[in-house]
Parts: sequence; structure tokens; C-alpha cells
Amino acid sequence: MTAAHVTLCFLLRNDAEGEHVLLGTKKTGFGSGKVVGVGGHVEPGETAVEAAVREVMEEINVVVRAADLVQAGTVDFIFPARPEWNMATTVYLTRTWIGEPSESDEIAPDWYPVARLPVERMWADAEHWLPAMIAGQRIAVQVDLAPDNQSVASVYTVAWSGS
Ligand SMILES: Nc1[nH]c(=O)nc2c1ncn2[C@H]1C[C@H](O)[C@@H](COP(=O)(O)OP(=O)(O)OP(=O)(O)O)O1
Repeated sequence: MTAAHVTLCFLLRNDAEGEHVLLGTKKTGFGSGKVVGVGGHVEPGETAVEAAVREVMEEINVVVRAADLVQAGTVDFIFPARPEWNMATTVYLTRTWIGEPSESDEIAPDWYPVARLPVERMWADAEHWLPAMIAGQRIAVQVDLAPDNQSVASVYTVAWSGS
């Protein structure tokens, strides 16, 4: 698969009201208007974890350290009708950061209960892989989008081997 390499980084917070994940309303670019994870393209010369650290700072003004990011696995998004949109995503989770998430030009962040994700405002595929990763599964996922580039045609999940 020819695909852009991107990252997603999910901040997690467990409190009296249960497990919460930081998502954000995307204000610009790909997926504008959707509730998405924090992340973006891995730039030339960067590792995936370095890109995640940079994107978290740029998008929600929070410092995360590479050593505090736990890789949950990978998700390949395949858009058969628009192969130029294909993305190979490295997904990280973290419970440790510095600062309070705040809005940027790209993302308006908010905490969401993991048990009640705003699925109607997210990419349709997200509910097939995000709760599993947050629950601790380490998985490699392939999402095939439908010809409308929005609906899910199929989702394949295997154990992520760690490479
Ligand atoms: N089907 C899908 N489901 C999902 O949950 N996230 C998806 C997705 N397809 C793409 N994404 C995410 C992965 C990646 O973090 C993001 C797209 O990358 P970017 O935010 O970097 O794109 P933009 O074009 O807005 O920004 P630039 O990188 O500045 O060009 O969308």
C-alpha cells in the first residue's frame, strides 16, 4: 500500500467518572468538522514518536515526552476510491503530559468518556478500533473505506507484533 505515514496520540485520564480520552473537533484540512484524535503527518527525517510529540504540542499546546508514549498499534486507512488519501497510522496512548490541553488553529480539544464516544461525529471506523486500543489491546488494524470515503467497507484486526 502506498500511504502517507501519520500518527495519532490519545491522552487518557481516569477519574471518579471513569476513563476519558482527549479528542478534538478538527477545524481545518482532512476530516474538518469531525471529532478526531490529535495527530498528523510524519515529516521527513522524523520518527513516528517524534511526530506525535510535535503534533500534540502544535494542536493542543501540551508537552508529551517520547518515553511516556505507549504504542497501541497501527491502523491503515485505505480509501479505494481515493488512494492518494491512504494513510498508515502509528497510534500512541499516554497518561502523562505537561500542561492543560487548549485550542489551536487546527483542533478544539475536549475530554470524552470512553464509554460514550461521540461516534456520530467521528470517522465511522473509529469505534471499531479506538475502544479496543484504549482497553489495552495491542492491534494492527486495516480499515477499508467504502466508495463514499466515509462508510466502513471492512475492518481487519490482528494482534500487533510490536514492530
Ligand atoms: N478513516 C479515518 N479514521 C480516523 O479516525 N482518523 C483518520 C482517518 N483517516 C485519516 N485519519 C486521521 C489520521 C491523521 O491523524 C489525520 C490526517 O492528518 P493531518 O491532520 O495531518 O491532515 P491535514 O491535511 O489536516 O494536515 P497537514 O498534515 O498539516 O497537511 O486524519
